[in-house]
This record gives sequence, structure tokens and C-alpha cells, in this order.
Amino acid sequence: MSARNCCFQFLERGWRTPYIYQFQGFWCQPKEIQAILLFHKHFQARESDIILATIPKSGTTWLKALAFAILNRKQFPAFSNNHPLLVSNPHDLVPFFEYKLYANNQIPDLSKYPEPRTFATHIPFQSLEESIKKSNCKIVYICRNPFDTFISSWIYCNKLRAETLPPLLREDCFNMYCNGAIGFGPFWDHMLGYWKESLERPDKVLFLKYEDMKEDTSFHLKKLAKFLGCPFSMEEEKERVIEDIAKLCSFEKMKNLEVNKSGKSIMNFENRHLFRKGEVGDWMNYLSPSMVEQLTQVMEEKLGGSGLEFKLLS
Ligand SMILES: Nc1ncnc2c1ncn2[C@@H]1O[C@H](COP(=O)(O)OS(=O)(=O)O)[C@@H](OP(=O)(O)O)[C@H]1O
Repeated sequence: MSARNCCFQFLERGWRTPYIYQFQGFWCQPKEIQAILLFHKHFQARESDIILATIPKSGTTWLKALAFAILNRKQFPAFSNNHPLLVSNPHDLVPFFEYKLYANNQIPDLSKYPEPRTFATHIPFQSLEESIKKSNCKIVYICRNPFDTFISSWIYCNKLRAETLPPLLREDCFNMYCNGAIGFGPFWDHMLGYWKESLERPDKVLFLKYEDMKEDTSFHLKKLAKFLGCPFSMEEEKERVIEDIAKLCSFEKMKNLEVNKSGKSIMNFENRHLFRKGEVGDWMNYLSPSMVEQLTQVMEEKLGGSGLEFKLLS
């Protein structure tokens, strides 16, 4: 089935493109739908695969860097001068299914990927390819408080928006966000899909939060390494390997690397836009009291009772 033949029940104004479409219960662009259909048809998970999942602007770039550094630390110690993260953007080291591997009508040969194969996606849990859901391959999900995620998305999309389109007004965008009409959203369905699976199958899905990672990076790196099946040894802890990885992947370090100042990775977008402030609570500089009230209500209505809660300030 091609994207064109799919039955689109709904269409909404897009953030980066003129329109977004509802596909399998979430919002996305036609190019993404085309790639997801190919991914569904051709991808076959291995038990050893690792999938990093996020809704956009929740810490994807950071999680990719951390997972890569943890998994490859024997070959590339975090302090080494030839570490791949010093010359490559994390999106080039851990490819997205929908923006890289299956984009532009490609069917990749993934048989030669070194194990554990590590991939990334923004696709909601419900719409992942079946073998990913059924096998014991591991999924790491990171999410971020919706206030900061909204601001990060709004600013990023305005930078990448087609020049032929008018700028995205904060108020319009905010209403779209609260109504769920954002790429891969509604955000609450995206979060709850992975959240519920992490509660039911904690060995399958590790659920992380951006704010917790910022607050105590070392603690969460240990948790991540253990989940990925490569816990830090006592010796590594003594040698401060965890701190070295946290430092290599820190916002300040990554933002100032030449590859992230001048290179291009996802969909030919400039890497520098991926590194803005990297803070918890920047929403305070942008949202009016009535917007705060509105989003708080949406979160209570949609996430209330799920046990999923967020820290809104650092
Ligand atoms: N290393 C590191 N540490 C902490 N925070 C980081 C890091 N790298 C990127 N960022 C911040 O993450 C926000 C971008 O989110 P994503 O990486 O998910 O974007 S994307 O979906 O891949 O386009 C965006 O947040 P805002 O600064 O609030 O816009 C980035 O600045």
C-alpha cells in the first residue's frame, strides 16, 4: 500500500509542512507515512536489537549519544581523541527508521549492521513494526515535560519551516499542541503507549525522563547501561567512565563541536538547530499564565491517573 492509497480520515495544518495527516491514530507527514509503510513491510527485529524511541524534541539527540557511547565504550573510550561522537552527529551514528533507513523509498540492507543493532524512531508504540513489539529486543524511551517540549518544537519548526509558509504563531501552535495535532502526537498517546508497556514489560521498555536525566545523569547512565545488558563494572566506576560519558555527551560539549555547529544530519537540516538551550523550565520565558493553565488541564485530563508525572522546573 502506498501513502497515496492510504485512507486519510483527517488532515490538519502542519508545523513544518503545509499539512499533517492522521495515520494509524497519530499525526505525520506523507513522506513519513511512506517510510513507515516500507519499515512495516521490510523490517525484521533481532532479539539483540536496541530501539531508541521518542516524540520529537524530548531528548532524542542526547539519548542517541549516550546509548552509542555506552554500547561502544570498549572500542571507543569516552575520553579518546578519536571518538566518533567528536566528528559525527548522534543522528548519523544511530539512524532513524523513518528519516534515514526507509526514507526516500529505500530498503536498507541491515544484515551487515554490527550487533547490537541500534536504531531510533519517533513512531508511537502501537504502530511499531510487529516483530519489534513481539520479540525481546529492547526499547529505550525518553520523554520530556510537555511545556518544554512544546517550546522546543515551536522554535525548531519555525527555523525549519518552508520559506513559502508564514511563520508559526506561538498561540496557534500552542492550540494545535493542546489538541494533539503535532508530528507523531497527540503527545499524551505517544507517552502513554510506551509508559504502559514499560510498566507491563520492564525488561522490554526502559522509560526515562529528560528532567531526571539532567538532574542525575550518572545514576541514569548506570540504569541505562544495565538495561542495555552492559552494566558498568566496579573498575569502570572507579576509573570514572560514567562521568567521562556524561561529559562527552553533555549539551555544552556537543553544541560546541564543529560537526554540530556546521554539519547537516537529519533530512539535510542543520545540526546547530538541534542544540538550543538544553534546559529544564525554559517554557517560563514563553508561556502566559492562561497557556500554563490550559496545558496543565490537558495534562491532568489525558495523563491523570496513569502515574506519569513531570518536573516542570530544575
Ligand atoms: N546533549 C544534550 N543534552 C541535553 N539536552 C540536549 C542535548 N542535545 C540536545 N539537547 C536538547 O534537546 C532538545 C532537542 O530534542 P531532540 O534531540 O529530541 O530533537 S529531535 O527530535 O531529534 O529533532 C533541544 O532542547 P531545547 O534547547 O529546549 O530546544 C536541545 O537543546
